[in-house]
Amino acid sequence: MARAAGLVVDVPGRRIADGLDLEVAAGEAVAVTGPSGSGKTTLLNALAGLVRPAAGSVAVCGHSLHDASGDAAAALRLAHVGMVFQFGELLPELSVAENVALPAMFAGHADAAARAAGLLDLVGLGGQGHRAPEELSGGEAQRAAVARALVCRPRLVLADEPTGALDEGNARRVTRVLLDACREGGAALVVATHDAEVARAADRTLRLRSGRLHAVPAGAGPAGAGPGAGPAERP
Ligand SMILES: Nc1ncnc2c1ncn2[C@@H]1O[C@H](COP(=O)(O)OP(=O)(O)OP(=O)(O)O)[C@@H](O)[C@H]1O
Repeated sequence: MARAAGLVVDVPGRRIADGLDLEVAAGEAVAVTGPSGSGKTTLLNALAGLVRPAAGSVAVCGHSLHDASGDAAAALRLAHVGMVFQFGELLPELSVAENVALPAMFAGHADAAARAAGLLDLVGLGGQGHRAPEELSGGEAQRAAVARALVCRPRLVLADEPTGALDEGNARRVTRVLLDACREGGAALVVATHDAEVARAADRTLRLRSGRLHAVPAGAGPAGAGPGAGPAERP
């Protein structure tokens, strides 16, 4: 469903991915952990086709994202990739429902408003679409952001610290909504996180270290006490 192969990603002065491989199946949730600065956000951006790799490939449902550019890249992303950020990033000028519907409107889906209403129901915000984003709590805004990420029925959802700004109760609810909604929609989910609950809820956890992803044994927690952990990866 979503596949990165031999991915090499550089930022100035540093190699973030060094021949990295990743395959995520439809409906599967993969947590990516690693210390601050290890490159999780950069990796997600590369998987979204927002950062061009020095080598290797990224594909979603067979559509190659690593070498597309401009309008073609934007159209592929809109059709196949949904993104959730740490702070929701809803547009303040639009209502919650308009925020959720917007990507589907851009993609030309005539049923954008109906899709948004259905997804707001799914994330527990039914009947609240008329509200302004500023009226929502952090947890509600994040659930609206999950709805927005899913409105084009993407094959891949990338979530960057989606619970990083939330208290424990809201974090748990957002995690559940994100994982359930992706599973239900058959989307592959890659979630970068420091949150042990998110890692536990995911189907598997991978740790970014030395430019590769290493499996973290179940129960090891996001810090990964098992293989892949070690002094070299400390911040
Ligand atoms: N455009 C850029 N130019 C220069 N350096 C960059 C750029 N993007 C990222 N970096 C560097 O790459 C490294 C990885 O950053 P990144 O944000 O991907 O890490 P992270 O694991 O997501 O961190 P955190 O957990 O704190 O969010 C950092 O050292 C960062 O300063």
